[in-house]
Amino acid sequence: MPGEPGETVRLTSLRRTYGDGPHAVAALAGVTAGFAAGTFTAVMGPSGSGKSTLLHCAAGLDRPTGGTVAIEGTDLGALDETALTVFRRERVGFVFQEYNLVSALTAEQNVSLPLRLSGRAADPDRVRSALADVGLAGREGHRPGGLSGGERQRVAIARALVTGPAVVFADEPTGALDTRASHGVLRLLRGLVDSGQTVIMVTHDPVAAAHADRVLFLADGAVAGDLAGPVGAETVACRLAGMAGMEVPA
Ligand SMILES: Nc1ncnc2c1ncn2[C@@H]1O[C@H](COP(=O)(O)OP(=O)(O)OP(=O)(O)O)[C@@H](O)[C@H]1O
Repeated sequence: MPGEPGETVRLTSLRRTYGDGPHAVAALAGVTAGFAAGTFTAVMGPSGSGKSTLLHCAAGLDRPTGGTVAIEGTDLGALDETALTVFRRERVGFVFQEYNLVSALTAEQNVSLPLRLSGRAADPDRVRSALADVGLAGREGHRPGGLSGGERQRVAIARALVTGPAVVFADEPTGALDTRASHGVLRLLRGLVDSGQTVIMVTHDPVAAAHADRVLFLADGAVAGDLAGPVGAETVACRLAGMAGMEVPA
């Protein structure tokens, strides 16, 4: 289904099975969810609940076994590999826990990569402005090895944003950062959403989820809860503890 008005991403009956026969694992067992434009969603759930699989399928990095993903009304399943690659480059940003920067390239060169790959001129002003937007003006010539973890993640976020994507997917973007750097990255993501960007983030951290507008909980590959925010970190932690079968204080 193409999606509801005002929704940037729509997942319909999304399934992803790994392997077949008796050893098949249903990582996603039929997830239906919509993500409104300009909103920040945290996806949470126990280890193995399907969070990364959901993000990878929704971003067009992995093909679902069943169901559909629509981004801005485009059904990703209807695209062949080449068209999907082009669509992803143009309309989707992805931020990884381990940054995935090219160590031999400067910050500026890393950020210009998506533009170069899509055959567009890597306008230096545009690249510098993307770096300035994440608080890294003046660091254009630094290589990842000369930047802190938080700064590297900011470069990765600038790289995800430089094409002006419809949606940014972030898989544990603060998972490798200390508390202070995490806070900076979360405030940055929050600010992007407040300026209209749609962000969908997988996290284990209730404090990170508290920056989102909504928390979508997964368990065993299915939606197990959907809290509209702002949702406090304590509420999120209690919900997670409940899902893990731990005793939750009244
Ligand atoms: N490539 C794969 N081959 C086989 N099984 C897989 C593969 N990738 C994931 N799985 C299985 O699918 C299920 C969901 O995995 P997924 O990584 O999406 O969960 P997750 O919620 O992101 O977990 P975590 O919080 O530990 O990162 C798990 O049972 C996992 O073992």
